[in-house]
Amino acid sequence: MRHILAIDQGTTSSRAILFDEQMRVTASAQEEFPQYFPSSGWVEHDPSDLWSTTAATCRAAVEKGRAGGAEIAAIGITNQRETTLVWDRTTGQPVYNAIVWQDRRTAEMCRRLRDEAFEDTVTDRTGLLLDPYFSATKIKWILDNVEGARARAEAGDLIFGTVDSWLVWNLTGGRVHATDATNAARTMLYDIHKGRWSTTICARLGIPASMLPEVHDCAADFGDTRPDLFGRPIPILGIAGDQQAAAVGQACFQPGMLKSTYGTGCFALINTGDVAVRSRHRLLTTIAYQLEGRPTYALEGSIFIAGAVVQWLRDGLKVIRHAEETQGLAETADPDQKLILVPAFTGLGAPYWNAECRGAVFGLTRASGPAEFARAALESVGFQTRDLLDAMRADMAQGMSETPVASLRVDGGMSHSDFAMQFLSDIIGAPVDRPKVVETTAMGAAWLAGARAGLYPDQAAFAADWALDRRFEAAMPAERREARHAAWLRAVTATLSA
Ligand SMILES: Nc1ncnc2c1ncn2[C@@H]1O[C@H](COP(=O)(O)OP(=O)(O)O)[C@@H](O)[C@H]1O
Ligand SMILES: O=P(O)(O)OC[C@H](O)CO
Repeated sequence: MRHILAIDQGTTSSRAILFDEQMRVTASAQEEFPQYFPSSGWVEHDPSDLWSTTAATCRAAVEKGRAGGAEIAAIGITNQRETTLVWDRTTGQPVYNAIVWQDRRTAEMCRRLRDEAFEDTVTDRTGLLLDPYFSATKIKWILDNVEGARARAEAGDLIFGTVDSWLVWNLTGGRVHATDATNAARTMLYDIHKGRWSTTICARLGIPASMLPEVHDCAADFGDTRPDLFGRPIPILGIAGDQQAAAVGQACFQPGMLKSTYGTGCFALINTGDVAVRSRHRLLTTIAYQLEGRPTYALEGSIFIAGAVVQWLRDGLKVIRHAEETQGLAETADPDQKLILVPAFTGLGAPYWNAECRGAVFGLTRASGPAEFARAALESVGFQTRDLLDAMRADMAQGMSETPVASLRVDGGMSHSDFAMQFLSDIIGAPVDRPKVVETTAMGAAWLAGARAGLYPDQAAFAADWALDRRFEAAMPAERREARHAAWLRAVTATLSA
């Protein structure tokens, strides 16, 4: 039986998942790897960990699959985005650790570039904000700070890649230096309108064009794996950044379709079709996917703390031992208490983009306990999503004629929480749809590769197969919804000014 191997290289772990011809998961493997925090606000990964955990989990999944008669027809890759690697074109040796998307070391560099009125140029071309989150200033930091790196880069000896490129390079034995349009769109170097690297931004940051990978569609030929890795060469036929892969896995193929992934953080994407809507509310414009040379655009809102607030209840406050316990606690919380938790543990992401503010709790009484904290934690994720959707609705109204579809597709670990999903529906005032398969990220990567391999159905048939597990309907009266949201906004304002 022909299978597709999906690689999901995430921020804290690498996973390999096998999908059969019916797109059912038949085998999987997962490995965590160390996080390095060399200085305050710095986050690094060892490039060899990213590769070795990917190779090991792929081998494990392939072996499990082969025991059941699976033959791997193709590989699809999805990955943590923006994380930046620079390595030697000849030896394959990285010159520095991978600088992770969460890393803030280039905040000052970004501030100077903003002071020089460079942000408009960046937003015009890339759809992004001038923020350390994206790859460009991380590459510049490496060239400026690693001894000899700039000279080697200018001589054409060093190359850059996001994690997908690093994996393709290693999978193909150093033969292919490529990426896909969704990953390119997160570098802050890629002109998402013209579909090519921006010479203006590269020149301003001193990044030689020779460092940059070739950019392909999401379903394309990215080369064959080294024969020794899996016993025979396997074609790599799909790549997408993880949040974009989730949008694909959720079959958000029509303008106005919207998904939100609740893992450690939360990333919401709304399909805007062939219109690259420029946000007036500090959302990002990005490429949702690119097929047959045609980009489909999206607006994206990124929240840094979603499931992480539940981890904090467990590891910081130690009021729960397992994430699922938040459900029972929240259900027993005192309805008269109005605890609001603003989980700005590392500042606030979209639409506020404030890196300096820190978290706050409002409405404490002597009776506030674990149940009220659990409820406030789960609700904080709904409130933050509401802010994103309000920004999206306003941008969509200005930028395009189609009205957004009035439901939100959810996935990721925290979407298992019925309480959080019901509150989400209540506070956004729209239905929340949880699919049967919440492995949407890997599924998206598998579909891209499998469709290209001729194994999986086309876009329309794949979309028709999307199956609902549960729909959460908004039950909160509108007046109460708006009062609660207004209280949240007051709490955010106080947090931002504290
Ligand atoms: N039943 C649950 N209730 C609330 N939060 C949950 C539940 N299950 C998982 N989570 C949260 O979801 C997150 C894990 O989701 P996952 O999609 O695996 O994240 P990531 O890919 O970012 O590691 C954790 O932060 C965890 O606290
Ligand atoms: O690795 P994840 O799932 O936390 O996703 C990270 C995002 O791609 C960052 O933009």
